[in-house]
This record gives sequence, C-alpha cells and structure tokens, in this order.
Amino acid sequence: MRTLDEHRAVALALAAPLGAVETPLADALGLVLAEDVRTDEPLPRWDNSAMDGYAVRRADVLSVPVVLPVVVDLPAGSADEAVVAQGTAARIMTGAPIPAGADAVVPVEETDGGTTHVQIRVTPVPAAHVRRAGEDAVPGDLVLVAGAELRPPHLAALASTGRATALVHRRPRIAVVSTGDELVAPGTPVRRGQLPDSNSWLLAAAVTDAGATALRLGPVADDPAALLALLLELDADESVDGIVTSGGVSMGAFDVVKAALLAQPGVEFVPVAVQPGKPQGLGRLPAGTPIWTLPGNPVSSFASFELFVRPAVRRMLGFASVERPAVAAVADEGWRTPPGRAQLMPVRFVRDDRVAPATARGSGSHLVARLAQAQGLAVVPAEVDEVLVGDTLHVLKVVP
Ligand SMILES: Nc1nc2c(c(=O)[nH]1)N[C@H]1C(S)=C(S)[C@@H](COP(=O)(O)OP(=O)(O)OC[C@H]3O[C@@H](n4cnc5c(N)ncnc54)[C@H](O)[C@@H]3O)O[C@H]1N2
Ligand code: MOO
Repeated sequence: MRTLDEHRAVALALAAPLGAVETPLADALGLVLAEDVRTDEPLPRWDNSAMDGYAVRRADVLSVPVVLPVVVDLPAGSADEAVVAQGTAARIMTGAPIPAGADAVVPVEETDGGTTHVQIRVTPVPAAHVRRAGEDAVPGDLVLVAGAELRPPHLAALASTGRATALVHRRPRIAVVSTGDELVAPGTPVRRGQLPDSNSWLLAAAVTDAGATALRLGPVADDPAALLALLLELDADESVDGIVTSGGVSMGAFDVVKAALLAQPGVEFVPVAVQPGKPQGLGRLPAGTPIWTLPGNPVSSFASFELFVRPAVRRMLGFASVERPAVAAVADEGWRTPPGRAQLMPVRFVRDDRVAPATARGSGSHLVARLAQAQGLAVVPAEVDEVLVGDTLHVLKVVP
C-alpha cells in the first residue's frame, strides 16, 4: 500500500499552472495574477479635496469669520482649470481637483454654505483636507505582485490603475463523472437497491469551490466500453483540463472505472493506506488529460477530493500554496482508528480549538447525511490506533 503522503505527491504532480490569459475584471475574482502590476499614473492622479466644502487660500482665512466671494463650483469630475485668486473661494466637492491658488479646504459644516458668497468660520490647518497626487502610489510603483489571488481589493487596485483586464492563470475546467448502475438523479423515485447520485453534486461543487469550472456528467452506467469512450472524448476535448470520477475502483465484480481504464498505460490503480479513501486510481489519458478516479463511498469521495484533487486544481489555478489551512486542535472525544492506515476524520469544532467527530458513527465512508457538519478533516497518522480525549490533532480546515 502507498502512504497518504506518497499518494498526495503523485496526485499533485499531475497538475501544473495553466497558461496566462487577459481576463475581464468581471471574471477575474479568485484567479491568480500572472504578472506584477505597476501603476503608470500617480494615484490619486491629482491633488483633490477630501471634503465637500470650499477651497481657499489659507492666508485669506487666518482671521475668522470672513466672507469670500465664491468664484466657481467644482463638483467631482470637474475638468475646470479654475483659479482661486487672492480673496476668493471655490465651492468644491469630495474628489474634485484642487483649483490653482487654493491650499486648503474648509468643510461645508464650518461655513454658512453660501453659493455666491461664503462665510468661513474656522481657519483650516495648512493643506487641510487636500489629498495629494501620488500619495497612494507614484508612477512605476508595484501595486500587485504576481502570484496574488485576486480578491475584491485587488480588483479595485487594478481598476484604479485604469486596467479593465488582468493577466491571470486560466481557470481550469474539470469534468466530474459519477458511475454506478444503482444511482438515480436526485428527485426521481428510488426503488429498492438504488440511491440518489450525491457524488457528482458533491464533487462538482467542490471543483467550483476550489476555483475551477465544473462540467458535471453522470451518473453513467456500469458499462466499461461506454465509460472509456466518454473518458477518451473528454481527454480529446481541449477545453477539459482534468477529469474526476467517482465509484467503481475497488475489488467489486463490476467495478466499471477500473475495468474501463485497466488497459490504459498512463493510469494506475493503487491502494492507499488511508481511511476513508483506500482504493485510488490516477494518471493521464492518452491525450495527456490528468484523471483522478476516486472511490464511490461519499465520505471517501469527499476526503479523497480534499487530499488528492483540490491541491492539484489549486496548482492549475497558479497558487504557490495549495494546501488547506491546518490547525492544531484538541480531541474533545476519543475514537478508534484503523490500524496501519492514516485516518481522515470529519470533525467539527466544538469549542475554539477542540474538535469532535462530525458524523455520529465516526469516519464511516457512507455517512453522507451529516457530512455537512464537518468543518475540518483530522489527519490521524497511520501509527496511531486510538485517539484519546485531549490528544492534539492536525486538522485541515475545509470551511473558512
Ligand atoms: N472486497 C473489497 N471490497 C471493498 C474494498 C476492498 O478493499 N475490498 N474497499 C472498500 C472501500 S474502502 C471503498 S471506499 C469502496 C470503494 O468502492 P468503489 O469506489 O468501487 O465504489 P462503488 O462500489 O461504486 O460504490 C461504493 C459505495 O458508494 C456508493 N456510491 C457510489 N457512487 C455514488 C454516488 N455518485 N452517489 C452516492 N453514493 C454513491 C455506492 O452505492 C456504494 O454504496 O469499496 C469497498 N469495498
Ligand atoms: O477507504 Mo473506503 O474509502 O474506507 O471507505
């Protein structure tokens, strides 16, 4: 059997960052910047007012109250090349360029608000409420660094420099194929022996949640020839960057994924010393598309995606750090773990740094109903046979 860490490394090695494309800001959230971004302009672009009020020469308002004629109105967006001559004022709104001659802004609250003449009641400090050109960044300044994930403030920074697009690593498109004759689409009647397909929804959503685009297919029947044809079609499709399957990879007489791919030289099926998630397959199809074939038990699919597929998807997106954040947490309950296999126990945080199994009967790989309670996966090493109350655990946080 392969160890958990060995298989993680093989699974991750199937992925490389995808090529960089200019992408409209509207589509760029969550993608990874592929170039440094510098500003060509000073930011702000010109001296402007931080307040709605009056631009004045401070020397004219040293003795207050004083009444000045208002020579011009400057709303935000004004291109007026106004001049405030000695003994005059301009009415100015937040963001409007400071007129030549003015060196301070008096907020409207400190005046009578007049439009032809204004009474100024307070002497401003030098340069009061003037936002200087370039005080945020000067031309040539590095604003964003290659490798950054584009979060909302990053989009604001790009827009502020005048860019409508960003050069980012392309978003991967990942096909998700669930297999099994026993599966029916959710919402359709379930006769004895059948069950609703939950894995294609789980995995497609997990792909989306990881930042990629999911192409959800299936459930497909236990017909190896038909499945192989579908997988080869996806492999040949240049818009598909990876394939994830669920089910049909263990020792069953009808294990369709294994049967379909057994003759593929680029794909291997290996038991991994982990519970849940022991039967695993992965590799490349003939045209080079990476494929991860995950076990069908829902908790196995979930844990396998987290450990073996999500990091690869994150690498395709261009992330340097591809792992979930990990925390040390204390076991609030004890449980037995399978000997000789690492365990991925779905856990919830019961108090700040204490965790308990999220599903009633532990890490059973069929316990899908309450998997949604899980906030983390406790990774218990293979050498540990029992978790005791108070033990410190390594927990991958699967929800923010
Ligand atoms: N003799 C052995 N039997 C099994 C072994 C083994 O080593 N020797 N391994 C067990 C382990 S561990 C796992 S995990 C499962 C993996 O089985 P498969 O990947 O072949 O998955 P299936 O047999 O197709 O399904 C397993 C289970 O999950 C349900 N399932 C499958 N797909 C879905 C879906 N899309 N949505 C919801 N539920 C799904 C399926 O009905 C089965 O109950 O093998 C063990 N057996
Ligand atoms: O490894 Mo299976 O995934 O235990 O249930």
